[in-house]
Amino acid sequence: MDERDSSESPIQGKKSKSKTARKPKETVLKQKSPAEFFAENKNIAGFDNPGKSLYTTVRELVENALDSAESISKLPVVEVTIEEIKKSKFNSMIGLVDRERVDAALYDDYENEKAREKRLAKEARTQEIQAKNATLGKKVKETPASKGIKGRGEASFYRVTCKDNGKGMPHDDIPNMFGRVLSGTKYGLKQTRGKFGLGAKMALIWSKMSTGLPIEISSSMKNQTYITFCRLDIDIHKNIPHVHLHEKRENKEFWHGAEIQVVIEGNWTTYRSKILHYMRQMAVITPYAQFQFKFVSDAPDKNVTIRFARRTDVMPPIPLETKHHPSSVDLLLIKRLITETSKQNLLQFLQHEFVNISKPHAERLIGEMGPDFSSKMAVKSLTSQQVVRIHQLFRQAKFDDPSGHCLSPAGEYNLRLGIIKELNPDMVATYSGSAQVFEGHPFIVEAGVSIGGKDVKQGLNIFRFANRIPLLFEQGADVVTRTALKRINWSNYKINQIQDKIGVFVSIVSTKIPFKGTGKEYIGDDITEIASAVKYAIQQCCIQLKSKIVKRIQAREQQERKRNLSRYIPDAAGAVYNVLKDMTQLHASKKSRNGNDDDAELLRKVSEKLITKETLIEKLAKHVEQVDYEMALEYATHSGSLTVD
Ligand SMILES: Nc1ncnc2c1ncn2[C@@H]1O[C@H](COP(=O)(O)OP(=O)(O)OP(=O)(O)O)[C@@H](O)[C@H]1O
Repeated sequence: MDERDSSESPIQGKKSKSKTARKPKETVLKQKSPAEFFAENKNIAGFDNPGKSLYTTVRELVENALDSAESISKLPVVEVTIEEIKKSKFNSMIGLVDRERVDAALYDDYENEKAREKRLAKEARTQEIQAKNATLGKKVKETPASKGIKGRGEASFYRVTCKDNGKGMPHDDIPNMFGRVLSGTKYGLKQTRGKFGLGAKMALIWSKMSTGLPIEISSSMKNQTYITFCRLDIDIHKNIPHVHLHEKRENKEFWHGAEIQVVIEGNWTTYRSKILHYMRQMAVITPYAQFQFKFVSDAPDKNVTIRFARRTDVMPPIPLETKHHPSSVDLLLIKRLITETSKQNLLQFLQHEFVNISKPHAERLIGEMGPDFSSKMAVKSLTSQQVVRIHQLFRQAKFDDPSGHCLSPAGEYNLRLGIIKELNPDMVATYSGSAQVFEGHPFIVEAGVSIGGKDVKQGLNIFRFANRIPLLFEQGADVVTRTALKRINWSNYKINQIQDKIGVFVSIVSTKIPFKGTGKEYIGDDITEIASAVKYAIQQCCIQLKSKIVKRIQAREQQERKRNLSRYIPDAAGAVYNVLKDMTQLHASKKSRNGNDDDAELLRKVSEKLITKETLIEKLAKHVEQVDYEMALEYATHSGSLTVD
């Protein structure tokens, strides 16, 4: 027995005798549905606060739209609209009558007379100082717009709509796709933006939590004569869809794709720039898509319409579904594969349910498993112990690495196009690595490094992409940021990490992106294979840049030399001419004595003004020009911009 239990403290003693003594509550075993869990922990899915929730909702819908169009090899056309809904409009939407405040002091933003006077006086003082500074020609510091009265402020509501030209969804599947947490079509081993079967449901859960309004889905598949319209909401406790309306409507134009609409609480003011950055970076990594982004409100000056035009029709190949690599499977997965396989015997199972196991290889593996195993044994009859044996062998045996054929990287061409379009840099280098592997999953790292450009700050500007999704949050902990900051010695490549405007773009694709958390915000720095592939890819770009930079420095130095030489030509020519003139006079007196001189011809020309200071200037200038030309020729030949037969 714990000693503390037996010796009751005086305070405890007193307490236990008091009337208000609390009985320890009995522990009650409870269960939670996945929907309830995510509703209570929405931050882990990127729904931390209203602003971030608006951002994540846009993100989830856009990524689903792209996945959908790409799955049918259709060049994506995605339209996103965020419509601001004023409180009174929102109230009328839900049938709530607007009501004026009666008891003002009840509210969080209530300000008594004294506090109001104080605030107004402070604001007046600030304005006065600013006006004074302005008249004195001093730089006026931008002060944030008056915050006015303290308070949590009113909630802002937004209708988010995302329309695509993708595959659409089967009529009967829609309720589960949007109303059951952890249901999706992207659980297979394939490079997709979506993975968890969570995003769209989180948008719905957030709308349920903040506005109580359902989600609306219109969708049609190719050649379908009807459009499914579905309005639904989610039963959080049971994690099942609660369908309000599910009907088929006419589809005269044979439209295919999906249009999703949710009304949520959000904060456009604080997340405007993040949302626009996201759209811009998505356009960089998806230059074959056409995006239209609209923000619509009652205040026309706040409205935004941006079109990101398609810049290429070259679409990366569709990622392919692949099979598991033997070194990446665990016991549970092997058991599931056994349950699901259509193969009869162990040999067929090993050969067909995994990558990199050929028939002879499978036979050798079975031989290694021991006398209890045979090629012909029924795979479904394997005992638990036998499955463990297979697992142990898979962990220890050597297998070829999985190939990267199933992956679909953006491609150097697209990456370069995106960087040039986005930053308009002075220099850019790109690199596409070959497929590598971590924990049995293939991955490819592509990188781009740029110098200079518009809207680029001095130092490192990092752009990260995973399975072609821009990652905007948790930058500090990400493998790309850490590598660029800590493991690249920029000065080795003649790049100044502090002063140069450096753009670092890294795109990683894999059948499994090891995101930290379900929010898909960043990739940790703890996977050695990924960290070293990222470093290598950045270094390869830097090596390319270095030779460009060195050549540029040489060209600049040569220009400088030419400028210096040219600057001294008049002085040098003057000095030489004066010497020659003096020599002419000396020559005249010497000639009278010995009448013979090697320089006679030159001096004669000087005395007869056939050579003047101007002649010398002209000759020297020509010489500098000639030297410069030869050097330029040599530079161009070496840098490859001129070929000499
Ligand atoms: N615009 C769309 N077009 C076609 N199918 C869609 C669309 N949006 C959602 N879906 C379907 O609904 C499923 C669930 O989507 P949801 O966003 O919840 O999860 P996910 O995309 O599979 O994974 P993640 O949570 O990682 O985003 C998807 O797997 C997809 O099959």
